[in-house]
Amino acid sequence: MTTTRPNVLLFGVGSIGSVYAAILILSKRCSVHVVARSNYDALQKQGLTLRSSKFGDHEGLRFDGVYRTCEEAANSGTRFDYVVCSNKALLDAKPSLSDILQPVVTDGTAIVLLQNGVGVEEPLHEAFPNNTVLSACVWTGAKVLGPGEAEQFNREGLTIGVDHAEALSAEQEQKQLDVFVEMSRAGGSDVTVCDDIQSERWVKVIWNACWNAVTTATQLRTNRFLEASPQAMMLSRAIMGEVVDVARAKGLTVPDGSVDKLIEQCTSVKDGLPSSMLDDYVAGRPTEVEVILGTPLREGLRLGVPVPSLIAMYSIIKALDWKNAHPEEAKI
Ligand SMILES: NC(=O)C1=CN([C@@H]2O[C@H](COP(=O)(O)OP(=O)(O)OC[C@H]3O[C@@H](n4cnc5c(N)ncnc54)[C@H](OP(=O)(O)O)[C@@H]3O)[C@@H](O)[C@H]2O)C=CC1
Ligand SMILES: CC(C)(CO)C(=O)C(=O)O
Repeated sequence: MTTTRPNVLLFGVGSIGSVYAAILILSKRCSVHVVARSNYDALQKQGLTLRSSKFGDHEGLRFDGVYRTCEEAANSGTRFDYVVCSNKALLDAKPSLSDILQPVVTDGTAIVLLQNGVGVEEPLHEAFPNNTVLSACVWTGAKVLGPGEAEQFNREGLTIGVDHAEALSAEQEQKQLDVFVEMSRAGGSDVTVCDDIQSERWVKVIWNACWNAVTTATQLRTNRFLEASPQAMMLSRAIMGEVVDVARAKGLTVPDGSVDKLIEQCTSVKDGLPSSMLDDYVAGRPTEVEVILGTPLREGLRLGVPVPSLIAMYSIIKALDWKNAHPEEAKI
């Protein structure tokens, strides 16, 4: 740690980045810097506005630094104790997240992942073998209302743990985790520290692999998809079951009854749910298909676990991504 007041840099100030930037500013325990793209001007001029049932409404929250790129952040001369990834997890994006973060990850920087999906940590460990990686599951709902303005709704919870780096001592990683947890709690986040964050992430991805994929493939909310045929529930259970099998084959812990619980959590929502993957597809943005379906599928194939439903859903979502990226060639 370079100072008693850590420097935190958030990469990406969309829905989740806005919520956690606000939490960290409200904590008053750290200096908060951001790398922003489409909302750079708004954040620079007016600061951040968060509307939240849990944290209240805050207008004009100010940052210690707003930058257009990681190079610009590094050139400010600030050394960052934490670099928080609050962008979408796009494993096949070029340049890669690791390449983009190179200028701001220096000796002692801890990288914090606030992203959905699995397999996000490996490329970062490869690129930054001597840096701590803290991995988190974010349990909240958030959306962007306009440039520099976001809304947080439903509950807010952060389940976070160390994704151990071979070259580092567990003690060093734990210290960096403790400070991040303390700052987040001081800002009002409901933090749960977890010794087995990979199991947590895989349990969360059971949900996303199923509901995000079927809503995007059909462009329907979950209730409409499930009403359309009795086979829809069979497919949903098959997708979830395959993710559970792959996670267990990896030696991870998935509690018995997880699939039933996740089905019930979805079907109990009267009007059903859309998904972030569907939103991304409709907006013409690349989806998080690789971390939500690609990693479970590849791990299944590697471990000899049958994953026919994951292959089907992955290939459909990849085709939809391709369609968005090649509108001319996609015409029928
Ligand atoms: N939203 C939610 O309710 C939840 C989201 N999550 C997960 O959180 C993660 C973040 O999602 P979410 O906040 O919804 O995504 P958003 O699309 O709302 O925000 C992502 C932000 O990252 C910015 N960004 C991407 N690339 C760059 C770049 N090169 N330079 C600067 N900024 C960049 C985007 O900028 P620009 O505006 O220019 O595109 C955007 O502001 C995802 O993994 C998601 O699955 C998890 C739980 C709930
Ligand atoms: C917001 C929620 C829970 C809805 O499916 C989700 O995880 C997603 O869309 O990615």
